[in-house]
Amino acid sequence: MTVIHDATNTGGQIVRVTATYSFEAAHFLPKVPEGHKCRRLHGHNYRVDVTVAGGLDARGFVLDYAELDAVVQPIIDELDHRCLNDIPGLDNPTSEILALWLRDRIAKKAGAKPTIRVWETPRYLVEVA
Ligand SMILES: Nc1nc2c(c(=O)[nH]1)N=C([C@H](O)[C@H](O)COP(=O)(O)OP(=O)(O)OP(=O)(O)O)CN2
Ligand SMILES: [Zn+2]
Repeated sequence: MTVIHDATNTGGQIVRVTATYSFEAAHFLPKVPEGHKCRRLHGHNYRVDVTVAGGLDARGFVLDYAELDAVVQPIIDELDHRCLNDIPGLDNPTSEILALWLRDRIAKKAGAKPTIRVWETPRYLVEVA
């Protein structure tokens, strides 16, 4: 995944490309107080937005959507229909920690640090930029 970081061919404008992914997973939050409902195992339909920013390449792309999918979808597939607490690095899978985990995994694989938005429910959004 190659992204051009200078914006000379966009008149100085940084352009952002976002792809949305979804997965279903169970989790529990072991660090909330006894009696908190989120200490119990439960599930969410997660939505994840991944945003990459840059200038344009010779094709007029920040990057091809398919290049982004090739990096991100396999990572999302690791989470789908899992208990997130079982995944290394996600023993306390708050949305904040999940967003940081996703950003780190994508950065290690692709060398670019995208903005990550994790929607645990349709009303609650966590963003790491
Ligand atoms: N800052 C954060 N707060 C909370 C997180 C989090 O990751 N970061 N997570 C939770 C729980 O995972 C909880 O399941 C979130 O859902 P909830 O608050 O229950 O929202 P619902 O949409 O399920 O609300 P209902 O009214 O119960 O349908 C809590 N806080
Ligand atoms: Zn939850």
